[in-house]
Amino acid sequence: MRPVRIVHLGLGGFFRAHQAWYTGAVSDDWGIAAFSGRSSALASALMAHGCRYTLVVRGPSTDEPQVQEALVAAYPGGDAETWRSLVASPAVAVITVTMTEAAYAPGGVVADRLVSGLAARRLAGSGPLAVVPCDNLPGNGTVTARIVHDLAARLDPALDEWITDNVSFVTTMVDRITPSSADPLTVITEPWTEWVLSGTFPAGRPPWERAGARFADDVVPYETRKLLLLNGGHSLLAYGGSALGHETVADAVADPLCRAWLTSWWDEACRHVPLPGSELTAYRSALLSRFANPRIRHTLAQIAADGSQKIPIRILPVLRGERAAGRVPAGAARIVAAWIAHLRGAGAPIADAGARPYIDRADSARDVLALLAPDLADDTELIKAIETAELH
Ligand SMILES: NC(=O)c1ccc[n+]([C@@H]2O[C@H](COP(=O)([O-])OP(=O)(O)OC[C@H]3O[C@@H](n4cnc5c(N)ncnc54)[C@H](O)[C@@H]3O)[C@@H](O)[C@H]2O)c1
Ligand SMILES: O=P(O)(O)OC[C@@H](O)[C@@H](O)[C@H](O)[C@H](O)CO
Repeated sequence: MRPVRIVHLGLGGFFRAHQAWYTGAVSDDWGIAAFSGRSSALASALMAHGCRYTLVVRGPSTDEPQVQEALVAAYPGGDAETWRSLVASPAVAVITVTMTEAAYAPGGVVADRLVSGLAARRLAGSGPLAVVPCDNLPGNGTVTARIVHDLAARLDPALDEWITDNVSFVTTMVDRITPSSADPLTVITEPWTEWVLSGTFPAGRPPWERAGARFADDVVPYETRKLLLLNGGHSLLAYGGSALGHETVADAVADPLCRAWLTSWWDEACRHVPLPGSELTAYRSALLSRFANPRIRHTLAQIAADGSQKIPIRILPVLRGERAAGRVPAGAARIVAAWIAHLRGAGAPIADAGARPYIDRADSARDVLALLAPDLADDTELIKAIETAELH
């Protein structure tokens, strides 16, 4: 069996389609032990099958099933003792994380788990390692470093210093559309996959580049392209498309009205992505095909979750950039308007622990904007664009 050299937090479908796939594709020497969030059922089901599962790579007309072998152990997230002992193991060189954007809030579960594991590693004298967050957050390495240092400094300044000297926080852009699956032993994903990483690995890493991962000095252009065009486009469809009665991303992009909304959003968003126009044109065209894949059932309800965490990341940079340039961005304003309609009850159900203060203000676009982006609260032109955005 592969030795455990990577521990992972967040045993969702995406980790099994992405980081575990890259690892399994490039080496037999790197095994992964992964921890679920709260549920123990997924970890038990995987352990009962030797952690083997099938990744179904689903193209527009064919499926390619691939049995995955990089995962060697799965534990419930509540198993804190095993978590600490694995992070403390000298064989472990990398911690990866996919726990959703919301889990990186200060005082949230990501900081808590990482600090408890790193404290155990320090006590064991097991030396340096890399932490590699793989969630859709801009500057995810920097954000993770900040929340970990904040918590460690409060608990134990000596631990904080040890983390400074021993832990590398790697920033990543991750991409592979992976809908959630009810079957613990099957993960369905698309053929497209991308992983761009920036940072150091003081205790080594698998040669992920052999499977196409790229190591770059600066992840920002790739991350901006992906968060605005793909994830921003997803959020547009999740709120605007679900209110029109569509259930999946493929249903929504088959609707000419939703496609026109996407075009308008992408035209605005592209002005804020620091990459050549030709690259963005190619990316948009690939994205449209990926969204249209009729055999990937990616529900708009799944994407609509946690809007209060996602809208600031995916939409606000374009709203701000366009207003600073003196333009009124109709595409971006429509996404905010569609989200407000969702908060009022339209389309996909609300699944968002941070939604309450927005729901309380949802009668007024001005009040929602004041909470979302206080710097734009008095922008009457923008407020009017949100209030008058056409949503059907
Ligand atoms: N699914 C995709 O297409 C995709 C693509 C790129 C990036 N991502 C990133 O990966 C993340 C996970 O995606 P997924 O599809 O695997 O989702 P998922 O819901 O299948 O898995 C998320 C995992 O994190 C755990 N978790 C979430 N919030 C938690 C909390 N507050 N406390 C404890 N555990 C918690 C869950 O229990 C689960 O194990 C996304 O939020 C996103 O940031 C996903
Ligand atoms: O996974 P989330 O919740 O951050 O967002 C939902 C989708 O937009 C997202 O999962 C995309 O499918 C993914 O980022 C594609 O790589």
